[in-house]
Amino acid sequence: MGLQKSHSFKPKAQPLSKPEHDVMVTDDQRPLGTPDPIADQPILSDAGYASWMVEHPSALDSFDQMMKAAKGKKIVVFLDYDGTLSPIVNDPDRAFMSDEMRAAVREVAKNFWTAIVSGRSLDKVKEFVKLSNVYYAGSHGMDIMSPVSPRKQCNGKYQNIANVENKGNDVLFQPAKKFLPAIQEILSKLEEETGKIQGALVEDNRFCISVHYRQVQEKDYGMLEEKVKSVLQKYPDFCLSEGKMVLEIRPSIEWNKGHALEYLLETFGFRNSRDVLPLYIGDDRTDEDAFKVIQSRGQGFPIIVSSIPKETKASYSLQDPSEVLTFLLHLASWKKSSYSNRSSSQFWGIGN
Ligand SMILES: O=P(O)(O)OC[C@H]1O[C@H](O[C@H]2O[C@H](CO)[C@@H](O)[C@H](O)[C@H]2O)[C@H](O)[C@@H](O)[C@@H]1O
Repeated sequence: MGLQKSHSFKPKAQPLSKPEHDVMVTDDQRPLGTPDPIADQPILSDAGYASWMVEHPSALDSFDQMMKAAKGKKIVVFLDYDGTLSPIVNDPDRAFMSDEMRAAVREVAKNFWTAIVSGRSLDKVKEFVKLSNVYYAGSHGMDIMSPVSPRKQCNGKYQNIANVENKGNDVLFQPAKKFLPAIQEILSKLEEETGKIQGALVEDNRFCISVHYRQVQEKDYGMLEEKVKSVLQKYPDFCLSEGKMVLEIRPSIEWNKGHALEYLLETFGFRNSRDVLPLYIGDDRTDEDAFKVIQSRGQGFPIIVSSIPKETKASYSLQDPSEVLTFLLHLASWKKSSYSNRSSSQFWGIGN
């Protein structure tokens, strides 16, 4: 499926600086403003794409094989939002999810533990997704809402009471709470500093901040980056990273989408379970942290959404949100059919 489509390798948008080399580099090697293999830019030729697809086969083509491996195990579903459940659009406030996608996620969540893990603020991602049967982790995992109490940990790892709060029936886990005043300060400085750059947009993601340059003229990219860096100079406890045409500012704490995945697995009661298969679908650099966790667990399905080759820890790929939709529909109906097979085999006395 993925291999049969033709690919033009045209960049969807200009990166902060133009690529100089047609090579893959890792995140760790890449300073800000140099070619970005995780952002939306092409890095390899058609032949390179074909070999990348061998390494990261289509999750649609591999579906049967994946479900075979999942037999007798519990799949837990983690979904990124932008670029995964909704297409990338110019205006971040209009990155809506289709009703079809919402229905598919709802169906999946009826059958599997399901969490949405996003760089957006918790409130914003909830507003977009509008589902009550899923868990949410906003601010790249730094703002987690669970409708039930997190499980008690003997080692107290996630039970730092300062970070856990009850809000009605929901439990919030917010490991970066102490940074909120500084984040508000940085936010207003960034708005002030970048206000005159046409197209620049500062987005308040509660525990992190996004400075968008998708609609900034290329000649102004450098200036924008300088301004952001100069604001951050006064805040050594914060770091800067790059996503899809966006600069992201967040507290330098050891907490990312990978930690959020582990936290949620624990909340669901699966911390060290060998029977659980986390399935994570995401398209951006911050999703790589979750892919790494799945790789290190040695079990699960890390799936990258990309129509171009990228350096990634994912094992499978889907080209775009429309393929994500198809995959989720397959997953929901696979579960239903496995239920009905089980109940009919139980009825006929041939199952276990
Ligand atoms: O973790 P995610 O849910 O994928 O969030 C990552 C960032 O997504 C959003 O920005 C991206 O999508 C926008 C809408 O399509 C697009 O305009 C922008 O260029 C992309 O970078 C969101 O606005 C950011 O705050 C998130 O950090």
